[in-house]
Amino acid sequence: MTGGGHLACSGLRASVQGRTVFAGLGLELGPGVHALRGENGIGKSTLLRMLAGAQPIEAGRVLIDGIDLVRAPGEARRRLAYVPDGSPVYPFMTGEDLLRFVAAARRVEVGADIRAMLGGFGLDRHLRTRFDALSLGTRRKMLLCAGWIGAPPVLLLDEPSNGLDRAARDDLARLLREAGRDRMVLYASHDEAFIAASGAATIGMLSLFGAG
Ligand SMILES: Nc1ncnc2c1ncn2[C@@H]1O[C@H](COP(=O)(O)OP(=O)(O)OP(=O)(O)O)[C@@H](O)[C@H]1O
Repeated sequence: MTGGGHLACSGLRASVQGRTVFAGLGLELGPGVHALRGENGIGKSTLLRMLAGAQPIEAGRVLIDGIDLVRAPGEARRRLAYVPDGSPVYPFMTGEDLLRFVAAARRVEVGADIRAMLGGFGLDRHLRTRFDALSLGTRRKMLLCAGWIGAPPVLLLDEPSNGLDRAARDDLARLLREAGRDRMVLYASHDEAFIAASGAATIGMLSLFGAG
């Protein structure tokens, strides 16, 4: 997929068990790598889930390349990938199942670029193992590869370097830098060395409150 790489949201509100996590949150980003920072519990994961359409929007709107995530969820979500933080989303699937599933949803093949990414992460020998039998770092690598399928213009990642070995972290930092040339990458992280290596501009979560 080419073109695009724009994300905008305004007036976003999130609450958990009646307590407001954030309200009036606004953000507008174009192509490039952006790292979302802020203390534990401030709402980074919540925001990423909302921007990805993985959590209902209580108030406000999200536009993915100008497409409203609530009004046209299918079209908007085809333009984005979301890599969550570590959870075994598909325990019954193998890595190969997951890749085929995501490729079908994006109406593309699992291409040579993804096969190269799998090889770089050393995942070839894990492709036929069920997700719940994989180590956390291996699951993370598999989800990252799935996120790259079809080169969606908007990439959202939650703590992507967590649990990765040194070589994989370096590899991922390079992949993010490359993606940021023509796509919008936003990820949450506490890993300062990784943020620097990925060439990300940092965004303080607090600065977004009441910003739109
Ligand atoms: N399942 C849940 N039950 C109760 N409260 C929750 C739940 N999930 C999140 N919260 C609350 O929502 C708020 C935002 O959490 P979130 O995980 O988005 O923060 P975060 O900035 O990503 O934190 P971290 O840096 O620790 O990953 C927190 O105050 C947390 O206590």
